[in-house]
Amino acid sequence: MSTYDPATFNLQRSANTQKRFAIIVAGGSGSRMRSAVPKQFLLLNGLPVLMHTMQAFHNSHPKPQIILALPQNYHEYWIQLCADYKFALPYQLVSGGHTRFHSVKNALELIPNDALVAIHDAVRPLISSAIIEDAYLQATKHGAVVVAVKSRDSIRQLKSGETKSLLRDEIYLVQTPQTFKASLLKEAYEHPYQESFTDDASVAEQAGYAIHIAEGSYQNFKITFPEDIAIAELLMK
Ligand SMILES: Nc1ccn([C@@H]2O[C@H](COP(=O)(O)OP(=O)(O)OP(=O)(O)O)[C@@H](O)[C@H]2O)c(=O)n1
Ligand SMILES: C[C@](O)(CO)[C@H](O)COP(=O)(O)O
Repeated sequence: MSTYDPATFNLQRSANTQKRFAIIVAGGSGSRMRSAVPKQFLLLNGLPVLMHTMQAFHNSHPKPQIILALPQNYHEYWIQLCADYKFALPYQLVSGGHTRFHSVKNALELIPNDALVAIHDAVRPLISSAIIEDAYLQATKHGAVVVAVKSRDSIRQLKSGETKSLLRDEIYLVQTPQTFKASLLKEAYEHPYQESFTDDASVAEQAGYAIHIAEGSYQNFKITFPEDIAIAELLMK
């Protein structure tokens, strides 16, 4: 039996009425995949990886407005791919940037301050609606949220030639979506680019914001290396 909790109800109502955006970052070249076209276009069970990812966000409730960041020189290729696969869900297209940071920054220009925004790697196609929806909900409450999983292995740090075991319960492996109040993220992205930025949370953290962790999933892995396509296909069965 579920009980009525007014605080949760109000939070959920506020999260559901706030305008939602999803930035799908697909501006990379996929150098580690070493494929003929960037990995976001490779076929996964007969459909390009990027289409699976966009469909996952389109299927979540309430549907976010999708902004896709894609290298300028692949816009025509992508539009042809959409025609070939009869892929017709609504989205806005922007140019990818030199780094992931610059791709996100381009897309943020289309987002109003009073929205919620999720940033998601195009190459994490196994994301579930439940995780997407929970991330938006948590962002309403905490402002800056990353989904992450705990390490399944023991953790050891190598520093100055010596190794030391770390408490694995204190270590999280960060995934996407990374979801924010848009005003917070847009402000963070006004700060200058640093090479140490690997994700949106590191940009927000550098700007002084606390980052909340929400439960991710081991299936929500990033397609990075050649063997990852076969693994993703197995997990989708
Ligand atoms: N200039 C860039 C670089 C990366 N990304 C996106 O950020 C996500 C995570 O990056 P990663 O897996 O590193 O993708 P690539 O940069 O494409 O791969 P690699 O590092 O192997 O070249 C991907 O969806 C990628 O398309 C982006 O939007 N713009
Ligand atoms: C954003 C990210 O996917 C979170 O795990 C990750 O930081 C991207 O890193 P990469 O160096 O681009 O693979």
